[in-house]
Amino acid sequence: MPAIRVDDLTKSYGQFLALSDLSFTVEEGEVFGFLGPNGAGKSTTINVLLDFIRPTAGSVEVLGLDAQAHSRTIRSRTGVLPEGVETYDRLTARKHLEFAIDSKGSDDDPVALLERVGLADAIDKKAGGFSKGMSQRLMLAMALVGDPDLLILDEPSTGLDPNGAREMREIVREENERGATVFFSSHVMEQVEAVCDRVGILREGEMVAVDTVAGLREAAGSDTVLRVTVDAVDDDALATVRSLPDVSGVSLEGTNPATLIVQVDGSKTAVLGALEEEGVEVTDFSTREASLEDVFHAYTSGPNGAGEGKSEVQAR
Ligand SMILES: Nc1ncnc2c1ncn2[C@@H]1O[C@H](COP(=O)(O)OP(=O)(O)OP(=O)(O)O)[C@@H](O)[C@H]1O
Repeated sequence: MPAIRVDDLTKSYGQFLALSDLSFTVEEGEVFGFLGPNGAGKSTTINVLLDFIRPTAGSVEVLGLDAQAHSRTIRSRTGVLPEGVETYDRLTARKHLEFAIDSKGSDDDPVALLERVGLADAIDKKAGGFSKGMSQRLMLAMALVGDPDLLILDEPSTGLDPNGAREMREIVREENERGATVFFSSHVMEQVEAVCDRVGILREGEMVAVDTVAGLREAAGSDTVLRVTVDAVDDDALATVRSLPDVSGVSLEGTNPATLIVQVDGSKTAVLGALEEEGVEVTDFSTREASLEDVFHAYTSGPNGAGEGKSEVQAR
């Protein structure tokens, strides 16, 4: 039984289509990275999973239960770190934990939970004085209450410094080893690649790729990122480069001087040649191997999801 099954999920806010026929599954025991740029529809999806908003069409099952009919049971077995930290300024960290422990009917020790997230020293301090990172740690501790079967973490690294982000990933690993399924949403590839078994990439409400991190890495492996500085560039020249058979992504970085970032698997000289034929003067260029971040970028920028088709899109 999958931990999450989303089938043809569509969500409109008035005229605006936030999710369009979205389908994917997260297997039990998996750490699944849900990646997409701002506004792609990640929080909307999470809100449907938890029945905070209702879908326009489609069906969603969480822990084998219909998300709408059994939201109470699902929430009792799920730990959630929501996007945007909402702590109660006047309550101490201990009170926050006690509240979560009470709601879940668990017998967790607040001290032990705060120790896990590195916040034990602040246990009797009011959350109103917490930094963003401290609040995020507190919310994570609350999500861990009751050893949930499913952890849903929406942008969990927000406000954390690199050490905090590493500790958070360590907790994700521990929870997964305990047997929890983890659904980890982020707009930063780097955050998910270290902990996720599989990654789904969301773009404008549609899943453009679902693959293992290794699969995505393989797609990145054969590519080179070509950085070309030019005197000036117009839409026609960009379209010409984009249409070259070996080019899987093109983006423009800055305008003075204009720099093209081209993801190419094959001839780099074809790119330079095409630009010159369009009357664009190349003033400088350099190359490097593509990273996972570049692959993510290729899937989520450009007119049609430039990377589409490069990595296996989940078959249904
Ligand atoms: N209540 C709402 N009413 C109207 N539009 C909404 C509402 N909630 C979200 N949207 C729109 O739906 C789209 C998806 O939003 P969502 O918050 O799900 O994206 P996201 O991937 O979580 O983005 P972010 O990384 O910025 O949190 C956005 O364009 C957003 O403006």
